[in-house]
Amino acid sequence: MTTRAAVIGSGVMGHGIAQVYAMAGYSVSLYDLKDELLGKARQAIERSLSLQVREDVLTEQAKQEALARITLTTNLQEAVADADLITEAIPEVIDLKWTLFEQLEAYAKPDAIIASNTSTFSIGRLIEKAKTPQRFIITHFFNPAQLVPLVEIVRHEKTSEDVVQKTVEWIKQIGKSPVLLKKDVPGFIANRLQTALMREAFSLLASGVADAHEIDTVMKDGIGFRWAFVGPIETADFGGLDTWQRVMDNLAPELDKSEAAPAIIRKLVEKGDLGTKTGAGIYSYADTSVDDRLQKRDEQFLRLAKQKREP
Ligand SMILES: NC(=O)c1ccc[n+]([C@@H]2O[C@H](COP(=O)([O-])OP(=O)(O)OC[C@H]3O[C@@H](n4cnc5c(N)ncnc54)[C@H](O)[C@@H]3O)[C@@H](O)[C@H]2O)c1
Repeated sequence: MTTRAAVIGSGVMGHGIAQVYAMAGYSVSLYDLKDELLGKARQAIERSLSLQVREDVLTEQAKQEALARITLTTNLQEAVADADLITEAIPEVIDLKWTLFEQLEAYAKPDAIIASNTSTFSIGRLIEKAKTPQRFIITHFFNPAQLVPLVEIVRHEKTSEDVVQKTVEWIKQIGKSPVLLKKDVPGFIANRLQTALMREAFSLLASGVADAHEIDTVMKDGIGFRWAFVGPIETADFGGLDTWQRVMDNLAPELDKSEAAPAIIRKLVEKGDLGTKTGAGIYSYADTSVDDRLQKRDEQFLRLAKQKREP
């Protein structure tokens, strides 16, 4: 029987998640507040599927079939009425999420799984007002959701075992790499690791050790190159734990320990320079087409994803 999925919110994350479900053979209802937003989401999905055809990941026929599995709607009740699983990807505002969950509990089938794509709220906070907490879980996809393999899964003690098991299975079935956390901590695992690294990167930039391009090159051509295939804990084993004990004892006292966003970021945000979305950030994007840059990024991610699938 075909799994029926509903994705609520068709923005940066929602359209990519809907694409992943459609490619896995699920029928998908993609909901948003306005037709115009859904039109943009469909265009983005079509562009991404076309890239997969060009890169020989998908046939033209599979692309058309995936597109045909996606229904766009601005009617929430219709979107979720038959859904077996519902993924919420609306803005990170707790009152919006609570209002939506109340509606989902009223409209969805009683056994439908409700999964949130939140990046910062704990599952405990999300289900504070839920009448049926046993069916709520977090499935945290990464941007671009259609290309990055990882999905972090966070459960609550009230989430039923059956929902946890089904969620892990479903994430595997759609070709993603599930990691089920044993504890609910802010930022889960990935954003904690990423924030620790970015804190140090901006500290190096602020103290004039290197400019942004050099710091990014160190990551892309050095540490990041290895990290796609060897994690930080494996790196310690491979390098020798005695060596890493010395490295960490010597370097840990030298590292940045600030507890807020770096001043460089704060100043640029005050000026309205937000990065690619305004044409300037740490780098300037005045002469660059952001769409071209994103297209290039997606091509590179797609090739890496192919490489990672090889034994
Ligand atoms: N952007 C990322 O890199 C990223 C990564 C991982 C997780 N997340 C999380 O995913 C969720 C969605 O983020 P996004 O970046 O896709 O946001 P976004 O702003 O790009 O998209 C949200 C969409 O939800 C729609 N929407 C549907 N129902 C709504 C309602 N009731 N109220 C308001 N808007 C409604 C909006 O119109 C909008 O199109 C957030 O919880 C975010 O924290 C984002």
